[in-house]
Amino acid sequence: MNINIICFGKMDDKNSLALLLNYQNKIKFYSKLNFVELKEEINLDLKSAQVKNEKLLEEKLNNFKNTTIILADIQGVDVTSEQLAKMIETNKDFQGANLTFIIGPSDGFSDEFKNKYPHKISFGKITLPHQLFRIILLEQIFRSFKIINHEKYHK
Ligand SMILES: C[S@@+](CC[C@H](N)C(=O)[O-])C[C@H]1O[C@@H](n2cnc3c(N)ncnc32)[C@H](O)[C@@H]1O
Repeated sequence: MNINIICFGKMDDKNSLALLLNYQNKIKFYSKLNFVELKEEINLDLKSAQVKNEKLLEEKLNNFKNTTIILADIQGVDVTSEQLAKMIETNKDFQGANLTFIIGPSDGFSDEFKNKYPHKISFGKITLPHQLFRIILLEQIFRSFKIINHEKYHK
């Protein structure tokens, strides 16, 4: 299976980038991983920034066929690590299937945009910075593969 992660902005902090790359490399042992960083619009009022970011994302999504899209959304369904592992495991049984996780920009997405996507997951009701969220998501994907394969991993 392929896992796509689409997010906004470049990770410029060296230590965070090292951590991100570390998890990317670990996940590649289990799955193809395609990491896409879109240019984030920040110098506009909230509504205009959201419109631009959402348009850019939807253009990008046209290139992703045969994929289940999962939006990371604070208001989404709270998932445990085991539930996330189940989602990944269920998906990998379909030949050629892939999962696309979307992490919003710092301004988040509009409700109209979010309503287009039925699969929304939350890692709790706290607001995490989008750059930190990508590291947490990668760690949870790696943890999922450990769970799926019944491999030992620290608790
Ligand atoms: C800084 S947050 C955006 C905050 C914005 N006010 C909102 O409510 O969406 C940037 C992105 O990180 C992701 N994110 C942050 N915290 C999250 C959480 N607890 N659960 C799921 N996604 C989260 C979401 O994709 C969000 O769009």
